[in-house]
Amino acid sequence: MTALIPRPAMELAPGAVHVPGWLTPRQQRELVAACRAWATGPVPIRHTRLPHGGVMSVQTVCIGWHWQPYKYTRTAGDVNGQRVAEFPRWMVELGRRALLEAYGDESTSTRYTPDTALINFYDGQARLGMHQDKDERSTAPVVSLSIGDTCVFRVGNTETRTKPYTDIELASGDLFVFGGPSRYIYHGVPKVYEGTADPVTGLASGRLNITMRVTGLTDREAGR
Ligand SMILES: O=C(O)CCC(=O)C(=O)O
Ligand SMILES: [Fe+2]
Repeated sequence: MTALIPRPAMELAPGAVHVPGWLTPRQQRELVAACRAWATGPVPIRHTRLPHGGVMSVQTVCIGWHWQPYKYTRTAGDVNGQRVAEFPRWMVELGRRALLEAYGDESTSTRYTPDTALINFYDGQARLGMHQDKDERSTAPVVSLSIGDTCVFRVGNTETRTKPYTDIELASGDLFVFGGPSRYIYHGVPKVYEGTADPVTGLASGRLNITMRVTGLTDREAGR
């Protein structure tokens, strides 16, 4: 888990910051344990079905709000109809510390209050195509945490899902934040390097990614 070659924190574009090795091994283990519990219910982890019949290769479970293409609801109508697990206070605090680390701005980070997280699990074959995170009504940053196998993370531009883009590697413990002018960048995961995870995280294989977001929704507006 300790990088032999140090990887410095890097701003890839204004507001898009990669902080390698941000999570401690202990935090990674705790996140794996929490995600493993959420994966079992109240809404079990599943391959999300797309409106035109496709199925995502990534498996996803949500907390706080349930995402299904292309909206957020409290209950998982496309899975088992149950209300998703609460977004825990400790994860709000983790999101704030992540934002402070990435941007160094105390007042932005103390106001940051994520209310949903998409928890993605990738086996060695799973991929995520280029997309924007744009189903949130808020423009607040997205905080992304990676655990387990290293992947290629494609950081694109805000205009098209094609070039120009930059491929970076996200390894276990890495933080990536995209906000400000980079909030609506296209991004994706074209490859997972199977078997690169250190089992000390509790994840024997595969890659776990957690993206915290601010939906900007209230129960009343969402109609439930
Ligand atoms: O797995 C990742 O690093 C990115 C996940 C992502 O882009 C998403 O869930 O919207
Ligand atoms: Fe995304």
